[in-house]
Amino acid sequence: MKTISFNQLQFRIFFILIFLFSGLLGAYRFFIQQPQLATSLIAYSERELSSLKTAIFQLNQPFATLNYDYSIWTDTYKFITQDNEEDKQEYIEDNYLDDTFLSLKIDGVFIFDKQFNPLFTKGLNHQTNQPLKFNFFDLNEYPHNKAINPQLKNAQRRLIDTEVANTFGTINTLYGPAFYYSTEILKSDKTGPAVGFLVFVRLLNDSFAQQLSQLTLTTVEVSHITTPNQTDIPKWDETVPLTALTPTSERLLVDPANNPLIKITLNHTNQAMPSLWSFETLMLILSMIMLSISVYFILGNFVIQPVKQLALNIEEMDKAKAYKALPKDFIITELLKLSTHFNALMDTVNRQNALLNEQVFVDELTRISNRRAFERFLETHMVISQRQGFNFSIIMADIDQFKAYNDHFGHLAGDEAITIVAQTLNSFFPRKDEMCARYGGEEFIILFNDTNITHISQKLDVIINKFAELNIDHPQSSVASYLTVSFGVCVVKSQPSDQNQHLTSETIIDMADKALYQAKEKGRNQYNINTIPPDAGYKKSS
Ligand SMILES: Nc1nc2c(ncn2[C@@H]2O[C@H](COP(=O)(O)OP(=O)(O)OP(=O)(O)O)[C@@H](O)[C@H]2O)c(=O)[nH]1
Repeated sequence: MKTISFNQLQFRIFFILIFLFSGLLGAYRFFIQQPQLATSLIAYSERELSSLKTAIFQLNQPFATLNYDYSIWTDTYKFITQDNEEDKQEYIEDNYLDDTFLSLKIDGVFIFDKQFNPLFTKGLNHQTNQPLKFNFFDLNEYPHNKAINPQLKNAQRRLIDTEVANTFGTINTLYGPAFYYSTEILKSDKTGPAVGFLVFVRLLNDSFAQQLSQLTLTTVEVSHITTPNQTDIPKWDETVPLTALTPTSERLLVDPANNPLIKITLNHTNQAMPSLWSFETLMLILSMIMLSISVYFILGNFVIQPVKQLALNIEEMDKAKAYKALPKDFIITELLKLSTHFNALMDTVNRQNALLNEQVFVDELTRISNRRAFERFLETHMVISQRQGFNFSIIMADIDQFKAYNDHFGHLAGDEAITIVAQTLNSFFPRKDEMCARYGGEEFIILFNDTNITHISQKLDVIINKFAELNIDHPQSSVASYLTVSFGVCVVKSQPSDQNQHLTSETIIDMADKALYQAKEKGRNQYNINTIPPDAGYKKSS
């Protein structure tokens, strides 16, 4: 399986996280948040349209109330029903002075009898105080305006009182569009039939749009429609549900014949859906990136870096084939466990290795090195010697007439004697560059790091004397009354030429063996020395 490094893994996880997070965020915004937002923004826009309707009612409320009050009033009733011209004149003078127009904020008052005959008409621009001559009630010219008569069958009854016929709307005049309010004229107690109707007119002035804007808390624009066309724009009091978010909505004010007079354009507060990838979204993704980087560094510092260091330490150990305890300064419990248990495991392996080495290279009976250990040691020594020049001796040692000893004392006693001889010989060669090993049976082999014949002779004399001192009883020996040992030595001396370069360990051991044989021949309990090259040595018997 293809492996990847921690760095690669970190980068991949980092980018996968960013990709996933951005995708999830986008999906959440697109499928959940945006539809919810659209619904609430559309509802908000609908509320703004509803507030436009309320605003138009609200603007005309005082105007409507006054019209009603003046219509359901005995004085107005009497104005129509009585014949006294003086009283009529008094009624007009008392109630429809110029100041009345100003205080009522109206621009026209019209009293009609039941047949739509004007009994009193007066127009005055309440803002400019200019007299106005309205003619909208000339039904010959404007027959559709008959609808301002509240008593007509189709008159709308609204706003004030359902018992009293009245109608409200917009009408086109010589001075532009105006609101009108029209109520039938009754006695104050509302008894008896209506005798006519009273119409108040208020011109739509320039502040109309501003007033609507203030009341709806939006921006409202108003435009006069001079050439009325067929249009799909709903009327101001119609409720048409919005299907999508729109920047503006339009509503119409129409005349009594439903011809458009004024177009009201309401600019909605929420003009369009916020973008899918808004500033907040980008900030969220940026925060996610910052979070990922922080996690990346925290994990990197406390987990990944220590794991990498552990991997490196173990790799170095493997390359050097040498065990070194792993560090233990980890914050993460599992890493501390890993290093502690690895160290413990390696200690166990080392102990088992040492045990195995001992079993492989130590003689079981005598507890000194065995022949395998010696051969390995000699091979290494030979390599060094071939490089630096030969300067060592091989000594073969053999217990004299040991068969007779065994025969006399038994095999177990023989084992004990071999062990004593082995330990004694071994004690004379303690240096690291020397070795004494059991070569087989009752035979031993020694690598001695000295080629000085005198030194060798002195050493072997001391050893032979040591066995005399030990005085291991050997009644069957023809050499002495105690156990004796014979030695054959091969001294390998360094040569100026490369004469020794092809020398093998077998040759050297063979030379030592021959020297031993000669020592045996000569009567045992003595040593014999051969040299390589042959003329470099001499023979000596003790
Ligand atoms: N007890 C005991 N005896 C051993 C061991 N290994 C070899 N021997 C005995 O050592 C004796 C060696 O005898 P030989 O090779 O005939 O030589 P020798 O009797 O020592 O006579 P020379 O070497 O000529 O002095 C044999 O009897 C072997 O059985 C051992 O591990 N334990």
